[in-house]
Parts: sequence; structure tokens; C-alpha cells
Amino acid sequence: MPEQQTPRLEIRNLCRSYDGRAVVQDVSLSVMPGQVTCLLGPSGCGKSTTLRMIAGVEMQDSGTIHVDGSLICDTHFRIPPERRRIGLMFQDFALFPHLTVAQNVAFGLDGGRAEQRARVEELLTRVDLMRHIDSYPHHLSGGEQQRVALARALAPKPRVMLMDEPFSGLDNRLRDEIRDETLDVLKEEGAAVLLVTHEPDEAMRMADEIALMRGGRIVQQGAPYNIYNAPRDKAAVAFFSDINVIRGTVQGALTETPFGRFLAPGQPDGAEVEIVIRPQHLRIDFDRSGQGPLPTAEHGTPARGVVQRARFMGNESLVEFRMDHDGSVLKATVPNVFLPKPGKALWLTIRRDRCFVFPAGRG
Ligand SMILES: Nc1ncnc2c1ncn2[C@@H]1O[C@H](COP(=O)(O)OP(=O)(O)OP(=O)(O)O)[C@@H](O)[C@H]1O
Repeated sequence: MPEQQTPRLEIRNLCRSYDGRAVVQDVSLSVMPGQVTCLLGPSGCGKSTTLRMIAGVEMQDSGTIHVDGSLICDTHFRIPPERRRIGLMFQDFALFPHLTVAQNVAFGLDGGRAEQRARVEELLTRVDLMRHIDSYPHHLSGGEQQRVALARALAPKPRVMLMDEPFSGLDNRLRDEIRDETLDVLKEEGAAVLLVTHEPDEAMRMADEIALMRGGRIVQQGAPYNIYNAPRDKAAVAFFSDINVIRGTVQGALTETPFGRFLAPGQPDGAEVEIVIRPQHLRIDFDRSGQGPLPTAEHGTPARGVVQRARFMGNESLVEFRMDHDGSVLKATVPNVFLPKPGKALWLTIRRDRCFVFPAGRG
């Protein structure tokens, strides 16, 4: 039997209401040392409130918070924020402008001068900023300031790092670079990281585990691969990409559509279902004198549509079709350049192993 490790951070059944409105409901999760968990969800879903309760700047109405197996907060007992050994990094990371980089990083450190200096140098070497040790923040670029903020947050060796949209102030290219570097440093330090973001790309890139939040609750939790490939409802698919939705009615655990039959296991006869497909899983085929490709088990039956518009997006092309059978619009993406003229008739098929069938109206 593998030894059961104690989670570094464990929150159980956290709840918080404002003026009678529940904004965090029954949120539970645990994060192991060196693990990054992303709280991912739309604006206002309660991510920051969850983080603030863990940091100790906000009190939960109920639920518990443990760090390394020790209780740090429930409704009767509360360790103050400054004694929780929890590091914080927010979008507005504001370094102290009148302090040098070294003084900023040393700010929250205990211990003698030599010990402090050693830790500052260790971290500045790690984030590759030793050359700026005596600079002031306004001499640094946005990315460099962000790295100083990371060094400052990590200096007191926090057991848990809480990060709230920490990269959203950086421009795109810089952001990718800083994210990767930050991740390396965090992993080396072994802190448990809980990162809040509303950007699926950021969560996919950074997380060992994603907790998808909606309306104050965690609706799905798992490795990025699992969340992306086994979403629990339509909204979970839509959170990561554009979607196409085809409706059908179930008969004998199957639903018949213009694209052929789809399995609808567990759905009763007469139930309405939604077949959800990402644009990259629609396949486009040419019209051969009014006919599309032959039906196959993998792709089902082709349905004909007329190109409405086609746009080049950089590494792929997005083509929108108006379907002959019901006038609905479906979107397909194709790698590289594929820009058929509006008005052209083409055929679409759907990969059976890449679509999701949900009861209609869920999510
Ligand atoms: N102190 C407060 N008093 C009243 N309502 C609050 C307070 N703090 C947050 N809320 C409300 O609680 C809800 C959740 O807010 P929270 O900041 O946790 O969401 P979020 O998911 O982090 O969103 P965002 O990404 O926009 O920051 C929001 O509707 C917000 O208006």
C-alpha cells in the first residue's frame, strides 16, 4: 500500500453568504505539496472569496481549513492571517516603490541579516534577477516586477501559495514565459498552490488539477485532461471552447439526427438530449455531385451545409455553415488555411468518440 500523504492544504465544506446570498457553497478540496490546483470559473462565481477565507482575511460561515493536517480555522478557532504561513500573490502585486528589490524580497523575513541576505540571493538567483538586486521597482519591466513579487511571496517559505489572477496584468507573450518560470519555482519550493483564474488556457497550462466553479460550487474537479475530455455538462464543454449543439429525442437508448444515430445510454425513451461537439471535431468533406462521403461507424452520416463565412485565425481556419436540414449554424475549425467561398455547399460529419450527449437543459 502506498503511504497516504497528508494534504498540505485541505478545505472542507466552506460556505459564505453576503446579505443572505450564498456566494461560496460547500466548497471542499485538497492540495498536496508541490501541487498546483486551479480554481477556474466565470467572474463572480466565488473564487476570490474562497481564496480570501483561506488567507484569513474573510471568515467563513461554516467549514474548516487545515494546513499539513492542523486546523487553522473553523467557526470557533482562527489563526490570524499573518501566522498561517500562507503566501499571497495577486494581480495587483504592488512592490514597495521606495525599497530596492532586495529590500522588497526581504520584507516579510525573520532572522538575522546574513540569513535574510542568503534567502534573498537564493530566490533572486532562482528568478534570474540577481543583476537587479539593488535596483528600484520602477527600473524593472512588468515581467521582472512580477518575478520580484513571486520571490517576495516565497521568501518566508510559505506552506501554501494563494494566487489570484497573478498574470492578468502582463501582455500575452510575456505571460506564457512568466507562467512557466513561476511554475518551475513553485514546484521546487514545494508549496501547495491554489491559483484562481477565469482563463481556461491558464488553468490548462498551469494546473495539476482543475476545480471548475460555478455559482459558488465546485461542479467538477480533476486533471486538466479529464475535465477537457470528460466534461460533466454542456457548460463545462463551453468553458473551454466554442461548441455546437444538435438536439435529438431518445428512442431505445439512441437518438436519430441528420448526422446519423448517437448513443444516449441511460436516457429514457422520449427524453430530449443535446449532442455537444467542439468545432475541431466536425469534419468537412467535399460535395461530389450532390453527395457527401459514405456513412461510417466512426463518423456517422454526412449532413450538407452551405458556407456562410470563413476566417483565417492564425493556426487554424474557422468556417461557419448554415445547415440544409434545419437552417441552424454550425462552426468547424480546420488546421492551417481553408477558406471556402460563401455559398459553397460542403458536407459535415461528426466524430462519434469526440462528442458528448447530455440531457437537454443541463448546464
Ligand atoms: N464583501 C462583499 N460583500 C458583498 N458581496 C460580495 C463581497 N465580496 C464578494 N461579493 C460577491 O460575491 C460574489 C463572488 O465574488 P468573488 O469575488 O468571490 O468572485 P470571483 O469568482 O472571484 O469573481 P472575479 O473573477 O470577478 O473576481 C460576487 O457576486 C460578489 O459581488
